[in-house]
Amino acid sequence: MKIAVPNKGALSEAAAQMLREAGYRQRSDSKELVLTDEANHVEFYYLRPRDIAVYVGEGTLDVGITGRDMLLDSGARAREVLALGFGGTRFRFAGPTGAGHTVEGLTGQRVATSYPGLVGAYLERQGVKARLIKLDGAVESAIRLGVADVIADVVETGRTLRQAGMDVFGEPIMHSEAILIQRAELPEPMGLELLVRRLSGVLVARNYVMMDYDCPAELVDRASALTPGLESPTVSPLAKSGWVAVRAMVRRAQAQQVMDDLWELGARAILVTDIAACRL
Ligand SMILES: Nc1ncnc2c1ncn2[C@@H]1O[C@H](COP(=O)(O)OP(=O)(O)OP(=O)(O)O)[C@@H](O)[C@H]1O
Ligand SMILES: O=P(O)(O)OC[C@H]1O[C@H](OP(=O)(O)OP(=O)(O)O)[C@H](O)[C@@H]1O
Ligand SMILES: [Mg+2]
Repeated sequence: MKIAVPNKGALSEAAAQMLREAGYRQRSDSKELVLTDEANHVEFYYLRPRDIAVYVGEGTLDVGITGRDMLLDSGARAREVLALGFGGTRFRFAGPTGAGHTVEGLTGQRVATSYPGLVGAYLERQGVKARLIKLDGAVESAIRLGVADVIADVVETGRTLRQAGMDVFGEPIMHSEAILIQRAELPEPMGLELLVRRLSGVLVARNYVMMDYDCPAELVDRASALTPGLESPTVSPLAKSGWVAVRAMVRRAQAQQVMDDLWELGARAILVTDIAACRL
């Protein structure tokens, strides 16, 4: 299987890290263009994230990692297989602070963007006829330099917009994150199922922790309701009579609250450990 991976930019390091955690070899030199992982029978091709949808859409490469916004912008015949949980951004309109722009009011205005496919399709759905000014990057400067009235761009923290004296307006055009893509109509390439299972394992290991605790046997139903696990918690007897040990997976983001609630209920020896890897 041939897998395309962003070679630089916002998604590159996190994509390589996720593949490493999934057990694949990754390049150590950022100038390497191709890397063969013989043990796993895959080849990694390091490409610009914007081009990855094109290669996968044309069927030259089997699967790839890119941004959802870039896939939509490209119009390539590729589809999303799995959301990868990193590289999260919103795609937004923005204009000078206080200028009072609205999306409906964009007819006849100039909109600078590096994502004309994405923005054009959105404006058409809204019935707004604006003029798109296609730029390669640094679109925040387009208004000050007089080539556009508003911009439409990727927003992560919002720092770039604030520094440029701009505010977002309208609803987000889309929510993006890094995704795994494959060609739209082709049958699943050999090995894709394994790749998806491995990447899903990384996502679970990142998003869940293992929680262990002891609790009086008569409270086990109420405690289990707080920690239902994915299917059901493991309950084992303890040497101390009348007590049981419970083990369940818990969402990492909720772990502190769940521990507080278990403690209030009467559970003790509540331990949280990381999950290094898993197949569910
Ligand atoms: N802080 C961020 N800034 C820009 N894009 C981000 C950020 N975080 C995640 N992304 C995502 O990364 C992708 C853009 O990647 P990248 O910035 O590497 O491409 P590019 O803008 O074409 O390249 P470059 O910035 O090197 O010219 C998009 O899918 C975007 O949603
Ligand atoms: O909301 P923020 O956290 O500030 O991040 C968003 C900014 O980062 C990206 O620029 P990038 O560094 O990719 O440069 P580019 O505009 O040349 O693509 C994007 O185009 C925004 O300008
Ligand atoms: Mg960029």
